[in-house]
Amino acid sequence: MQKILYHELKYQQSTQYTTPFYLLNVINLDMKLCIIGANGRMGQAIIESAQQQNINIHSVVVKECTDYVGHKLSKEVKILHKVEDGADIIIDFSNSQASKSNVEYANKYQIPILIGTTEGHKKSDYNKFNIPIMWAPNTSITWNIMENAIEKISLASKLAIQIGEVHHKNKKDDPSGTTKQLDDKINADKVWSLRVGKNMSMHQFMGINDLEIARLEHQVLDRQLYAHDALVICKWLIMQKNQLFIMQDFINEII
Ligand SMILES: NC(=O)C1=CN([C@@H]2O[C@H](COP(=O)(O)OP(=O)(O)OC[C@H]3O[C@@H](n4cnc5c(N)ncnc54)[C@H](O)[C@@H]3O)[C@@H](O)[C@H]2O)C=CC1
Ligand SMILES: O=C(O)C1=N[C@H](C(=O)O)C[C@H](O)C1
Repeated sequence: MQKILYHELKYQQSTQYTTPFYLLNVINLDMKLCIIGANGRMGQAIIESAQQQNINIHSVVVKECTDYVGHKLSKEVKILHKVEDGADIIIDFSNSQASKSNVEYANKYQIPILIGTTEGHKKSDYNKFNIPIMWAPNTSITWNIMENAIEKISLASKLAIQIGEVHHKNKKDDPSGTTKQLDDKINADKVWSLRVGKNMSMHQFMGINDLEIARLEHQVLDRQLYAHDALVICKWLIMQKNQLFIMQDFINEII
């Protein structure tokens, strides 16, 4: 497959490139990725997914050490660069407090950033920056399409609404960022959450009235799903203008 340098595609002044979803999935951009929170569960999943997709891991930031140059992160990945020395995009799965300063940093060096962290921050915290930013409390493309449908269902029909989620016991926030975002949009009558096991990740919607029951559920079987889709979104984000994006912007353009 021919390699396309993303600089050839990048948003320039008045042109916005629209890239069909299938192309984003297979396109081989020369994208130099920085991963913040690389030692964490999601960070490790991103590394694995980037390797599978032949994406160049340019740099990483971990809590203990912001300059990881020269270290071996895993058997296969040796980090050779500092973030500011040429990263094309940053993906942040550390924590929300760190995200706030990470975005300042990304803005300083004019590097687009995907914020995947949840709790303790809100989208409007990132209004003032001049880089492409993706606010994505849930990077699953499937879930975001379902969220869109749930919003429409909740508006169209008079339903008593319950939303819930089940996640692994190590998850720090409760309810999940996805659930909070959804509740802000549809104002559910009941919200519940459970913490079980090591890998659970499930979101559920139920709407009921006298005539119908609507149920939608999304179960993620492996974090590779969040990692894979986050990288697809990054391929899209580096071609966008300086703006704060939400997942629905991405969905609206590619589907
Ligand atoms: N957007 C999405 O689709 C998803 C979002 N998440 C969110 O991503 C975040 C991370 O989740 P996990 O990987 O499960 O947590 P984790 O606790 O396994 O990983 C977080 C990592 O960030 C590191 N870290 C903390 N402060 C840091 C800093 N200042 N600089 C660099 N690294 C720092 C920690 O040492 C840890 O290795 C959470 O907020 C979680 O809710 C998780 C899964 C999917
Ligand atoms: O911590 C997780 O695991 C997840 N966090 C995100 C959230 O809080 O919504 C996304 C997904 O639920 C997995």
